[in-house]
Amino acid sequence: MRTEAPVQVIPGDRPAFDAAMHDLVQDRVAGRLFARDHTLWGPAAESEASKRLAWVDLARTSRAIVEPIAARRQALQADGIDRIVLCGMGGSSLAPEVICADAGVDLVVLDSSHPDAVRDVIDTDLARTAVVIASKSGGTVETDSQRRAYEQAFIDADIDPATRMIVVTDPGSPLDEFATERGWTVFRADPEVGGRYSALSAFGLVPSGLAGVDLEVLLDDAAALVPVLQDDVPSNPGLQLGALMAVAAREGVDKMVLGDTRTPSVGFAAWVEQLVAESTGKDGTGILPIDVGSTSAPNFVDATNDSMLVSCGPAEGAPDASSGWSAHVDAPMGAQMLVWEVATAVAGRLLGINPFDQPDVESAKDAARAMLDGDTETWTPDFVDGDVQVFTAGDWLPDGTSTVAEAVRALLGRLDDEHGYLAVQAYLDRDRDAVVTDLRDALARRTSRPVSFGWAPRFLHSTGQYHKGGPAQGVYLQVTGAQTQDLAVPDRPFTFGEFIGAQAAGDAHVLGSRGRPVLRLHVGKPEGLATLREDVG
Ligand SMILES: O=P(O)(O)OC[C@H]1O[C@H](O)[C@H](O)[C@@H](O)[C@@H]1O
Repeated sequence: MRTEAPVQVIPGDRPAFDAAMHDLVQDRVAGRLFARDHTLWGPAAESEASKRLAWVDLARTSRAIVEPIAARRQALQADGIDRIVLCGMGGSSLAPEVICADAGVDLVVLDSSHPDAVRDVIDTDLARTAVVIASKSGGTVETDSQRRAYEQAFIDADIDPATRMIVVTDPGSPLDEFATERGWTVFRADPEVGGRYSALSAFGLVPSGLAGVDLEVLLDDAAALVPVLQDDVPSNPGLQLGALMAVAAREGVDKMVLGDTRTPSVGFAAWVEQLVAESTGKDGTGILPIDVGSTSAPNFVDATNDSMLVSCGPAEGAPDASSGWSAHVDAPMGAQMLVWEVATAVAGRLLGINPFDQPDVESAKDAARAMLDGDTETWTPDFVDGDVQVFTAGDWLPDGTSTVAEAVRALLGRLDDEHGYLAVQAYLDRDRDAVVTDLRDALARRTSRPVSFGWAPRFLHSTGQYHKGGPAQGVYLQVTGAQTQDLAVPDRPFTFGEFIGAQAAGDAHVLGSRGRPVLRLHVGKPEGLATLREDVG
């Protein structure tokens, strides 16, 4: 499939695709997007869009922060500080994680509220660590809790937090005020860039640059593609990818299976997942991106009829797709991110939705807060099987179910054969409990349906929007527990363990109240995850 173009598309319905492309070119959508025309998504989205379009110029405007970031990196290195940890959720951490992985640069990302995961990162090499606290709103509870734990750890180790804590946030946010008062370094981001479109803003650049990525190259690669992306012609790769996604979704091909041709994968699909799922998964419509790892994984090699296949990375290893809906995307990282952002904004226009809000993310946060405040009924297990407590949300578990295997079979029995998907949601420690990722492939084989896998709470800021706001086609398998020791959140009335428990219960509560079946398997000890694999897969 190799060509010099960054995107190659194969539409399953050529006439419908051509008609959409014709309309996009005729309506001058590309030129208007780069001129920041906030009317492109209809009257209901105008107000939001009017303050969300500065990302189209970041390849140029972000140059101003390259030098200050380099200066800060030099100062840290002079003090022997060479380990960079990034605390942030969703749009505030996914981009730097993939930028650094792609560049082969070490960056430790902490986007968890699991007590063991938080403790492990904080307890490692504190003496040579600097911490980036990234939050656009400055109010995300996970990030605030991580900030508190890290600040306390520095104080306990007689290290002045002001020498180690670096903040990225919007000007005037509560985090900006807090950090400025304490004399911490603060990088203020452009408030007219939304979280998931912020890869080339301070949110993407500060952690990546401090860790050692060459930011000029990243921005140069993106800038080189701008003239192509703003051109109103049928060969525009951003218009093509956007039209492909939206027309496929309109025809019921609304899962986008993403395979990486790089070995090892650099995690690019996790970034795409957030961008596409939060931007399009709302009002009962949308595109569900499913990160399957490689192009030889189940769901990619044996795609369902409602799946579009997208391979990312070098063409070697990309499958030869000659039928169905598919695409191959290959460009340097900065350019590839910009192509996807343009494509997502274009798909939003074609689907008739606002690609800049995430209305259903908040519902899960509210429910988690209510759990922590004790305002919601406690979630009691339906039954216990050995070391596993089994909970359900939604009224779907057959009477008399008494084993994990039976409950899983009943959940999978709810899967629609034509459009259903299963989301595995792991509220676990991403490093220690990596074995649980095997469940995705095993369940994809077992069900022959699209299966997504998400680490919590990361996915709550990503595909979580689609799960609650997209079409009601999903069934949900939560895996929780497996903690060795809880950890206090300094000066807060809850622990990390209580917080992540409330997040699982809160999200399940919202899903269940919308008639979407949830099965929660609460595993007593980390060792229990291995046996779970036998019952589930
Ligand atoms: O950067 P923050 O304000 O902390 O937000 C972090 C993330 O959380 C929110 O819940 C949104 O769903 C995401 O789009 C956002 O990227």
